Amino acid sequence: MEPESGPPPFPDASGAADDTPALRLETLGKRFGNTTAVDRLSLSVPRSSFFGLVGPNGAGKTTTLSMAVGLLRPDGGSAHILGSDVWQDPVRAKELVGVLPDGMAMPERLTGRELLTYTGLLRGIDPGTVAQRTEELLSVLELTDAAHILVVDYSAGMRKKIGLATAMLHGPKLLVLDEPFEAVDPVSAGTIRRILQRFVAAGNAVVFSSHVMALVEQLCDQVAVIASGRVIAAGSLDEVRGGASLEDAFVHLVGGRTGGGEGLSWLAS
Ligand SMILES: Nc1ncnc2c1ncn2[C@@H]1O[C@H](COP(=O)(O)OP(=O)(O)OP(=O)(O)O)[C@@H](O)[C@H]1O
Repeated sequence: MEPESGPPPFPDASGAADDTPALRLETLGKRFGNTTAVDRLSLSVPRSSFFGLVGPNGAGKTTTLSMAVGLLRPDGGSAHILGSDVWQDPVRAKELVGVLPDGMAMPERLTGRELLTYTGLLRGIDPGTVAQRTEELLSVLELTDAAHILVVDYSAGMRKKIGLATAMLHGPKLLVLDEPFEAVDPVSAGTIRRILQRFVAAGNAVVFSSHVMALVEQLCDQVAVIASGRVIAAGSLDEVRGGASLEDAFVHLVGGRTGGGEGLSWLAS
């Protein structure tokens, strides 16, 4: 089945009347022992936006996204999804968001089809709708042939795709995806890109983290650069890259190091 064909699996969010951001983080903070992973971080993700979160290794992206969706309790600050407080009103907030965590733990002794069915029924969706959405997502994500295989036997890319399907099954209005394209082959990445673009075109928002600047540049209209747990630049793609490529802007913003030319002499001998 062509990804573009058939009815859109996502609800139309056009009924949303106000300009409440899809995601609003205010002074979020998290420490692990002596490490400040996230340092009073504030961020606003508009509706109908494709928002890229970039930053060096250890910058705090995963920690931020985990707190944003209620998977990790912050030491301070708040997170709101379309106005619902993630910690005060978790049931409503979690209805509105679909999450693909990094290295996510899934019930692995289920087949792909069973995992989607189980996720849908746990979400309280009626069985007929679950069955229909399950087959549609499996088809669109090119997982139908693997639907009967246990998730524990999936490749890394297949796990990303089935994780994405579980994130979308209940028809959220915001998708928060940690490294959704990592380990995904180019054909599947193209499919995922088109699905996400349709999702945003329908008035929804996507936030994703990535190290692939070209991908962020291609997909996102909004970008935030974080380093050492803080936002060091945020805004429209053009504002953040300021006439340069996003990669050059990123290296400039995070203080690019020129290491690699010296040391390791034993390796080059
Ligand atoms: N559970 C944890 N226990 C202790 N330290 C942690 C934990 N999770 C994250 N950290 C630390 O918090 C900081 C931020 O980590 P985080 O995983 O959020 O960064 P990241 O930007 O997602 O990195 P990467 O791009 O490498 O995935 C790092 O210094 C990391 O070592």
